[in-house]
Amino acid sequence: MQPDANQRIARIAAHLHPSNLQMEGSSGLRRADCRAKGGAPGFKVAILGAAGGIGQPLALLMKMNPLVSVLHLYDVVNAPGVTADVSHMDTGAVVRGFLGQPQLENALTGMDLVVIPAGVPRKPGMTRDDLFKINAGIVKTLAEGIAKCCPNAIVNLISNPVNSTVPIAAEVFKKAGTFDPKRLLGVTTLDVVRANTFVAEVLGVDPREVSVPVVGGHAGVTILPLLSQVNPPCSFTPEEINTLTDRIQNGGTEVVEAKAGAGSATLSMAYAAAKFADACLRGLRGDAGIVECSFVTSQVTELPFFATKVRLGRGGVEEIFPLGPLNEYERIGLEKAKKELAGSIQKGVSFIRN
Ligand SMILES: NC(=O)c1ccc[n+]([C@@H]2O[C@H](COP(=O)([O-])OP(=O)(O)OC[C@H]3O[C@@H](n4cnc5c(N)ncnc54)[C@H](O)[C@@H]3O)[C@@H](O)[C@H]2O)c1
Ligand SMILES: O=C(O)C[C@H](O)C(=O)O
Repeated sequence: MQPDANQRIARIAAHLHPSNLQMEGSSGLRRADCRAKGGAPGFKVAILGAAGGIGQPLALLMKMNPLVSVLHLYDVVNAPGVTADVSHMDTGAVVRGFLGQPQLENALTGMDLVVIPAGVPRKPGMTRDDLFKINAGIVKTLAEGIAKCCPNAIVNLISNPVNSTVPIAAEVFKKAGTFDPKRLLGVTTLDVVRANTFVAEVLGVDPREVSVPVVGGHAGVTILPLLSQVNPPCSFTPEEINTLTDRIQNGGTEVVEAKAGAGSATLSMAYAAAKFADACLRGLRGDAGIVECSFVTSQVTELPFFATKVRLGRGGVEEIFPLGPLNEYERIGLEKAKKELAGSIQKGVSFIRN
């Protein structure tokens, strides 16, 4: 049945409110629920840190994803503005905004997927580990909210240093008794995206036709591209291998320096995060053969966390693939990566345990 004219006018008038924020019990929440019920079936996705450099373009890309029926945008600043803006896009997902810690629980309740780009980015001269002091606490708080409000959600963790923030989230979930290693994924897709781009440049082909596995972690030497396993198979000179490996490992720093104090990669990261989130959602839907690299709880090496190719499915990480045959150059790189990773993982674990 069509709503009568008064109802329609009331609905439009309510939308004119600048924030369109969804307070608990507000007419806004009921209105959005009505639309969600009438809209296409899909998944409920929250972005934590949605007003940031990554969060905003990521919100735009997730609003465009037909698998998303409800999109929650949470931040400690400017969530109303971003929500009002993105909500005007004529795509299916219903968008709700949540501002500040008191609204975190509402932002998280009922979510299938939570993507976390909250936290401070690097400035020139900093390492990702220099962000630990601030971002560790932010990730801890957000993970506590997830454990309480949506313990079964898939979590995509972007906040740096990923090599430590993923162990932090894991420890929070363990403490809360909700840890499922299949559902916690560190996002390393940007390393793969960069590797595909830089390798394609060298080969003179379309980057969409190239697939480079990148394993290890997400910082400096822990980013280990396996150039011997590029698909389609190809070979490189030793000089090309050195140059490509160095550029892939330092792609983040290349952007930080080019931005000269204005932050780190945001647009390519939003693209990578949207690509990875879409893969997770397709896995949740039950699509077959969804394989991505991700930093997850792993037994591929002696370390408790490691990035490799993983197969995504209804439960999150359904299968973790082994490293495959490595050449001498990659074996040396692997040892360096493991040494640094061990310290970063321990630092994250100790942050919660001590
Ligand atoms: N994994 C990767 O490949 C990758 C790539 C690029 C950037 N990053 C990391 O992503 C993070 C965000 O980068 P950015 O460029 O978007 O930074 P940004 O400063 O532009 O945005 C961060 C957002 O997080 C919000 N925020 C801060 N504390 C919060 C909290 N407690 N709860 C919710 N939101 C909070 C801020 O208000 C801000 O809007 C950084 O740590 C950066 O290093 C990771
Ligand atoms: O380099 C950074 O600090 C951000 C991110 O980790 C990246 O790889 O671009």
